[in-house]
Amino acid sequence: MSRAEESPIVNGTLIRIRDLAVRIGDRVIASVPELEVGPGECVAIVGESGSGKTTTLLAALGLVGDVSDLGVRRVDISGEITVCGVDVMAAGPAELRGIRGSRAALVMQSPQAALNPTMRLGTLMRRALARHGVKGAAARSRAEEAVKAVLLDPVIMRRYPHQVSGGQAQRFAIALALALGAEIVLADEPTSALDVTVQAEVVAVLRRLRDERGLAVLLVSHDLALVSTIADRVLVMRDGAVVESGPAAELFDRPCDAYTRELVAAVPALPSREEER
Ligand SMILES: Nc1ncnc2c1ncn2[C@@H]1O[C@H](COP(=O)(O)OP(=O)(O)OP(=O)(O)O)[C@@H](O)[C@H]1O
Repeated sequence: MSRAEESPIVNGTLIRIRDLAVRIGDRVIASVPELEVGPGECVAIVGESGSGKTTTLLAALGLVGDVSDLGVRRVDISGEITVCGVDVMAAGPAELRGIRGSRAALVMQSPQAALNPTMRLGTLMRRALARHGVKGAAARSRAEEAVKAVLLDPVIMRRYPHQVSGGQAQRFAIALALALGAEIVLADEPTSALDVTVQAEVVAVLRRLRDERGLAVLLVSHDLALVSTIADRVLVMRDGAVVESGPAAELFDRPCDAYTRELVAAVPALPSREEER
């Protein structure tokens, strides 16, 4: 059952998905009738392992079909996907590169693995900005501003990835997205490799950026307690399908679907959103 029809229609929607279906052979690995993320909104996709969360996130950035080049079984994708005004299903590689990383940034579970270990964070940041045409003093001030926005000391720019903690690396990945001008962050289990206190720090940074700068977040997580502290709306997936979706508070207070009820019941005490703030 879906409460999708209750979702607000947001002007300037950053991600709009309609009737997405990702198939491998006869098997539908992700089917999403409707998903919208507007400026300053956090939408979370939750569900058990293998339910299609990551596939949905990657599909939004046009990254799902890519695996067929690697000799993996052919992945078919259908539906409508618009990200930052770009029709992802029709866009060519150059147009997709224009939104990925800059306007819509992917933040993965383990940023340290994604950061070049031979470069200081400052060099990584400068190179990324240079690729987007930002150089010199403009690059330095953008980098410093972004690093401060995620509550990191700019001195971190002199360190190598192995010299920072997991939480700092994750916040640096978010800073990189901000410096490049991201309007939306697509975060796949961004805190699952971190310990609980550090998880809270990373989520607090995302929440602050959402509240203060209108940064939108599409968050994939299996951690309902965490999701309840940041998400405005939630989609619950199981076996590749959306079983329930709706405003977070409503979905946690009065889950309609039996599977959502099970998920909610499995979290001993969902922290109240006000308490967290
Ligand atoms: N390229 C692929 N080839 C074959 N199967 C795939 C491929 N991509 C995803 N799948 C399968 O599709 C299903 C959905 O995967 P997906 O990674 O989206 O799930 P998930 O909900 O993100 O899981 P997790 O929480 O474990 O990351 C899984 O059964 C996965 O094994």
